[in-house]
Amino acid sequence: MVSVHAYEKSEEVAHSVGKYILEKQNEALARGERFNVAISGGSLVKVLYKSLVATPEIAADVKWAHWHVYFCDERIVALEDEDSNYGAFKKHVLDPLLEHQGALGPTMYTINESLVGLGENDRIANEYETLLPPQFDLILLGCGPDGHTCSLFPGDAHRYLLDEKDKRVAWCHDSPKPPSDRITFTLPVLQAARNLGFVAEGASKQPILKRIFENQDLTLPCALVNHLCSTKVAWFVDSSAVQGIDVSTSKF
Ligand SMILES: O=C1O[C@H](COP(=O)(O)O)[C@@H](O)[C@H](O)[C@H]1O
Repeated sequence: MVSVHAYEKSEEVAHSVGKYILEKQNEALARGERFNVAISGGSLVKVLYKSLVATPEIAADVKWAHWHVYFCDERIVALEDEDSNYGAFKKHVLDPLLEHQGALGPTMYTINESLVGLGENDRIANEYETLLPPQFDLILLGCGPDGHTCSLFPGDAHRYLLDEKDKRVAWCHDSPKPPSDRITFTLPVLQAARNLGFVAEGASKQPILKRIFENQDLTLPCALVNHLCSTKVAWFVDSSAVQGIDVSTSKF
């Protein structure tokens, strides 16, 4: 069953997410040298700052030098662009980490920036795929207000992404949320991962969480991930995101 961890305050969500990440880090490092983790962009990045950098008791146990960090999805823009998921992670996590703590940072895996703008979007996706480990220890996911996760969007126009069985990373074109061109993990990568953690906060997420958990609307990529990967999925939410939703009745 999917587990749901709900908290009153955003700080409690960040703390719980941090503890969960540490648990998965420690399990991975008990198996070997690397912690292979993939992260999303959007609101998740600030949660990662709060939990992994700004919470001293968690920050002390993060073994960054063993982390290999990938992006579940990335916008096909320059890495310095304000829309870049790498750029957001650098600004909110890597720079504060290095500046204030002088810690040795993680190994980062970004898109090949030299191909951006050259009409080589399939190649960007294919090259990124070659960087991926066979299995992720942890994938940290967001949930858009339309039920998208990674850059897997609901609706017929983007069905080709959910139907993809061979490619592990695909080019998402005509994204309904700008920027238009992105790359995204496909479902086989999520299904192969050891653990999947969603973070969703705020009242703006409540209507979609209702459709995901109460209606189990499998046209929504987030609900589909719950359905396909249930036992290894954990959700971290605040009370306003699940107001009036009985997540304990979830059949996932
Ligand atoms: O466009 C994106 O949106 C989703 C959800 O973002 P949020 O700000 O609503 O949490 C995010 O998970 C994804 O990585 C990003 O590219």
